[in-house]
Amino acid sequence: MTDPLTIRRLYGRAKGHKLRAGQEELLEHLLPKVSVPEGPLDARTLFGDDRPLEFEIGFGAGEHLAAQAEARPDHGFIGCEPFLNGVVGALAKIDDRELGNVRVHMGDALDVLERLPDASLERLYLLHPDPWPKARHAKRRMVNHGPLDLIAAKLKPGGEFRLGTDDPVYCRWSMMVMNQRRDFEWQAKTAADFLARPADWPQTRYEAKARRKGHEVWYFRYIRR
Ligand SMILES: C[S@@+](CC[C@H](N)C(=O)[O-])C[C@H]1O[C@@H](n2cnc3c(N)ncnc32)[C@H](O)[C@@H]1O
Repeated sequence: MTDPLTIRRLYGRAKGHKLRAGQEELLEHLLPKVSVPEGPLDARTLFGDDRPLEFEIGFGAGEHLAAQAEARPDHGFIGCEPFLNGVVGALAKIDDRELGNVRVHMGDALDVLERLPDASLERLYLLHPDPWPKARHAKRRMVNHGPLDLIAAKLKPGGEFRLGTDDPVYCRWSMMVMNQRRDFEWQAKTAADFLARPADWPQTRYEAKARRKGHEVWYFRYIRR
């Protein structure tokens, strides 16, 4: 893990609010306890047993991560988010709800994903990824064959990849890219299947903001073949 001071320098001051004392405390005392360790990872190194694993890329302030972890205490959750204020938001939820089944990485999700064994994840969540709306930045989108190859390798056969977006360009792009893949099967049989949020898909902060603006939101569920 990049140390908190470096992270603060990189992300905290540039993009976030100044931290309150309680937040500094969470960063200093809780983060080291729940941080994803260095080196190769599996359920045992992360949680001490062979529990099923779920993974969230870019958890924002952790609303979805915490709600899923609370709903399935016997599963292990790994959440990755580079922004300090988001990490502090997730830590506050982990602390309030006494969640013992969450591990956090303050940095790039792909660095953690690479260190997991192949076919080790039950689910992977990518909710409202940064849209990179300009065509010349399309290569930076998380929905691209490079990251998707890694996601496909780490999901178990029968595991689920969930993608949510309110961005029409990202929605079309994702449909196009995912349609080129033989290793994922889209679960939507009708338009209604991806226009309504499934009951076990807690709303993220970003989604709530999109809804307030009157945006449509699309919910994609793919099963790893
Ligand atoms: C638009 S926000 C959505 C946040 C949250 N998922 C939500 O729906 O409220 C996208 C998030 O992805 C994070 N992100 C971007 N690239 C990432 C990466 N490589 N690894 C982990 N998080 C990443 C950003 O820091 C940002 O917080």
